[in-house]
Amino acid sequence: MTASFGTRLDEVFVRSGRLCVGIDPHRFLLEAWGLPDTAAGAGAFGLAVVEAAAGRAGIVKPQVAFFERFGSAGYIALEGVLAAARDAGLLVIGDAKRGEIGTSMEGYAEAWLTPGSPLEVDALTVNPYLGFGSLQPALELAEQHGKGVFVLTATSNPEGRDVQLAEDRAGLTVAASMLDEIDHWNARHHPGATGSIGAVIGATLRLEEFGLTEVPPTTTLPILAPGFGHQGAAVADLGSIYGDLAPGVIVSESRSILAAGPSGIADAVERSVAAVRSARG
Ligand SMILES: O=C(O)c1cc(=O)[nH]c(=O)n1[C@@H]1O[C@H](COP(=O)(O)O)[C@@H](O)[C@H]1O
Repeated sequence: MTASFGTRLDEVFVRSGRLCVGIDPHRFLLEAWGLPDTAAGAGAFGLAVVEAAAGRAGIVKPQVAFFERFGSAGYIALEGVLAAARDAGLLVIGDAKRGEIGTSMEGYAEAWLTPGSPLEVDALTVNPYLGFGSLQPALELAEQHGKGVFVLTATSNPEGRDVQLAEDRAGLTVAASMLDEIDHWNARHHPGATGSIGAVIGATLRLEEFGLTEVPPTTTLPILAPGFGHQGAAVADLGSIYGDLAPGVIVSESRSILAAGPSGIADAVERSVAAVRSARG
């Protein structure tokens, strides 16, 4: 039987810690790394980040947008990076933030979460703002194949508040109702264990403001936590930012590590892994 994503995540936390290195080949970074602003440049960048992360960190998160810029050539480069990362034993979170309805959602889920697919990842970020129920095909496929799904819940960008702080009929914020739905799903599918469906909650925000402390989870939820480093949140504050959710937190950092350049990235990964480890005590 395939191990669930939650079980695999638990193992990664023990083996390699909870840092996730973002693979975001921004134009300015390609230039700083002496690489061309092309699909080949993005691919070389991604492979170099994978090499630096392998054996030092446990998780990487390629940002699909920076590969999609180059159309089909970018996707070929991305496929190479995904395969290299998975071959290196890294857990791969595809950051594509997909959101669709019905069979179209099913199509995206098949693309990213089916074993053997060219774009296969271990987990995918998804956008629930077509309704949490619209994600069902992705959640089901993930459970079937031991994959994970990270649902945008409270995002690190200030504009997110317009949608995520709105209150539903029960008086819960939209963000809190997403967290509640995720917890219910996990409680049904993995009672007493770490769930396979996680929430994206930015480290730059206060959980209370988003009403997230009003729906205490009954399971250990994987939390993808961007916003550390470049966006301003400090890893040392992990415990105070996430409170009861801290045990499931994956600390995601892109620019703050990638800015170290090709000669400094391995050391930068090691420093970040150590900082996360000491923050967790
Ligand atoms: O899903 C994400 O990873 C994500 C969610 C969010 O709320 N905020 C956020 O910054 N991200 C992503 O996390 C990465 C952040 O990069 P840095 O700010 O350079 O660490 C980018 O790839 C963003 O798209």
